[in-house]
Amino acid sequence: MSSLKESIQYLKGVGPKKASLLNNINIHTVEDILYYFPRDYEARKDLICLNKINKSGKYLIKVRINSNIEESKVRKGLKVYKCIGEDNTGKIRISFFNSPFIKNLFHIGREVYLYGEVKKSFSGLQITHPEYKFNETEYKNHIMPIYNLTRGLNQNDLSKLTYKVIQDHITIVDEYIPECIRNEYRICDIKYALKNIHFPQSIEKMKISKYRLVFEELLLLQLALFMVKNQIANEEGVSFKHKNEVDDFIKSLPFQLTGAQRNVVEEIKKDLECDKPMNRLVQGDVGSGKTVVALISLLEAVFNGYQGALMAPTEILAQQHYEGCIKLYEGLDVKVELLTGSTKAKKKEQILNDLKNGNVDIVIGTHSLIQDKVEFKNLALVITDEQHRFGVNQRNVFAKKGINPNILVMTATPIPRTLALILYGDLDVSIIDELPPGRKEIKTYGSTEKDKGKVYEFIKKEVEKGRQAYVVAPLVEESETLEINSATEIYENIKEHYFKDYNVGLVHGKMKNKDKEEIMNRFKNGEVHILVATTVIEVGVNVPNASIMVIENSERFGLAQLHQLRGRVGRGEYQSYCILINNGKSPVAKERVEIMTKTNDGFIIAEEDLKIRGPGEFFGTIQHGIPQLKMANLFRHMKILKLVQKKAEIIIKEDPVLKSEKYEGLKKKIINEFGKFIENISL
Ligand SMILES: Nc1ncnc2c1ncn2[C@@H]1O[C@H](COP(=O)(O)OP(=O)(O)OP(=O)(O)O)[C@@H](O)[C@H]1O
Repeated sequence: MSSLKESIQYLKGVGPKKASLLNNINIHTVEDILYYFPRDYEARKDLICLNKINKSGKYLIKVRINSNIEESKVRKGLKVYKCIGEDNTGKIRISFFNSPFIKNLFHIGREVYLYGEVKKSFSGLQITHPEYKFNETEYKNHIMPIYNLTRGLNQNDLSKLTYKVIQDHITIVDEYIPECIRNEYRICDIKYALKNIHFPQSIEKMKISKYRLVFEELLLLQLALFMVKNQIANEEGVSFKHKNEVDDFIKSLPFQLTGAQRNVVEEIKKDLECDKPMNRLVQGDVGSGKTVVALISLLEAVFNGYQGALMAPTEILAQQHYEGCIKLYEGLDVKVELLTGSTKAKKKEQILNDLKNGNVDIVIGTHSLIQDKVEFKNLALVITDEQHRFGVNQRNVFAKKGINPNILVMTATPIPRTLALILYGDLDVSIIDELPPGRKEIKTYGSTEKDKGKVYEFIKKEVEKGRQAYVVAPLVEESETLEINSATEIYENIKEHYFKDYNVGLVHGKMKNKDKEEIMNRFKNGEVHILVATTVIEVGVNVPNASIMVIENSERFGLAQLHQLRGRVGRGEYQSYCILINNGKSPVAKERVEIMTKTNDGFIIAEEDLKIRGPGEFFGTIQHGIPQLKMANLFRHMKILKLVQKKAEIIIKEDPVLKSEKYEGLKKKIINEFGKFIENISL
């Protein structure tokens, strides 16, 4: 009896060499082949007679071989095998590269179906390295799958193998979506879906199959996430008692909390009082005041006798949080330390000791906090800032340093609820949807290279009024070095030609931490008037006196990123401006500028970003720790995702661990597909 887990190596016609090629594209078992879906399809024309081919193009032909194979060596490593084929209307030259086995297959008189690019020239017809088949039934399908390949493997090989696997193994694929769900959502059964996703007899049938496979994949993922959430909810955690000292701290702040901040603080307080570990995501637009919410939460831990940790994505931000923390906690008996990659060895050792023996209450840092060496006495609250830079797994490594610690994740990247449920399905979500009072709308303008002189004049005027400006260098995704070069160029150019009488600073990712810190401090205290920066300043940097942001080559940034960058201004009482120097000609670049000039609302921008980028990477889902999806696309299939989420919620409410018989198949499949992922994200 064959099994879906059978290794492909033992399938007829595979062998170790082809198996290792297939392994390169993550195909190891029969099941993997069935679930290795085509990336596209090619609709094939009907069989054509040779004399009907009037111009070059892709054709399906049927010919008789009428010459022996002629082998010739073109150069080292390249041999060509040629022969002639004919039908009743004409002749065609056929050639293959590096395919010695052709000699055994193409004998004189044998009929063969060929599919490929036919060249028509004055010397006649020529087909090069075509697909070939000897059996007409294999060409019954005119819609042929196109798979992603790896070097050494061709479409012909893979589609042949898939065809054979479907023929031989489809009967042993068990249905795992219960009939009631299939009926409710009019979903076809799995055998039909697998057959027709690879070799559809019509576009309609392919669509029916695709719908099923998308639905299924999203359902499995959403159920997995809900199950994890339930599991966390059932774990024992540390429960805090709310302390009046925390209220006193809130009263001592230099500002009143906004209503939204108060609500979130209240939600967190409730979570912390409960004996289940908190697992909450706070989503707040740029500048909405998330940091203070983190600082309040950390105090709840400290006043209950526990330790807390706050992890930031960049050193600049960790440093800023540390400074803010020291300032706001002034007068409190709370020991805070900063631990980053560049903390000096001796200091580091001391902090590590103090964390272990409990002499430090709160540690703020970067990735260094998740290193093995860092041990805590009684870590009970972990706050990670900007979750999207970390991913679920890293968060969990960190979380494991405490006894089921409470987890708070902060993100400034607003995402629609549907996506939040998938990306953070294991978290509760709080939203800070109100900005501190007195903030003025950031006025945003699009500009071009040729008007840059005017833009710099405008900066000058603002600086003369006492404000400061950021000039962001173009993003160069492929190379940090190129990015730094262009930042340095801009820095030198504007320093020399436009702002001789002002202090211009430069900050980028490869600078020594000490230098970075120094320049940021000089910018914060107003000594540096204009700061040229790479995207290191993208997240979190808070200098309320800065009122202008110029983004060079804004077409290279995504909308969400532009919004983040723009959020570095408008953080104080002053009217702020953002100028996007757009040198891109594409309509998308123009559209982005238009959206940015129209709205300051991060939620609207996030939605627009989704629309523009469509299936593109709004966020890398891999970064989030979400397993890569084979068929579904979280953006393109938003409608199906909504349906699935409703259903998944109902299922989990009715049967939290899917123990009823009807869900047996689903559960098995979830463990099979997402077992590793579930293990990783369970705390
Ligand atoms: N309720 C409030 N009233 C007035 N100012 C506030 C309030 N809450 C926070 N602030 C101030 O607003 C500024 C932005 O706050 P914070 O840095 O916490 O924003 P954020 O949400 O972390 O933004 P980002 O995601 O851009 O980093 C800070 O200067 C902070 O002191």
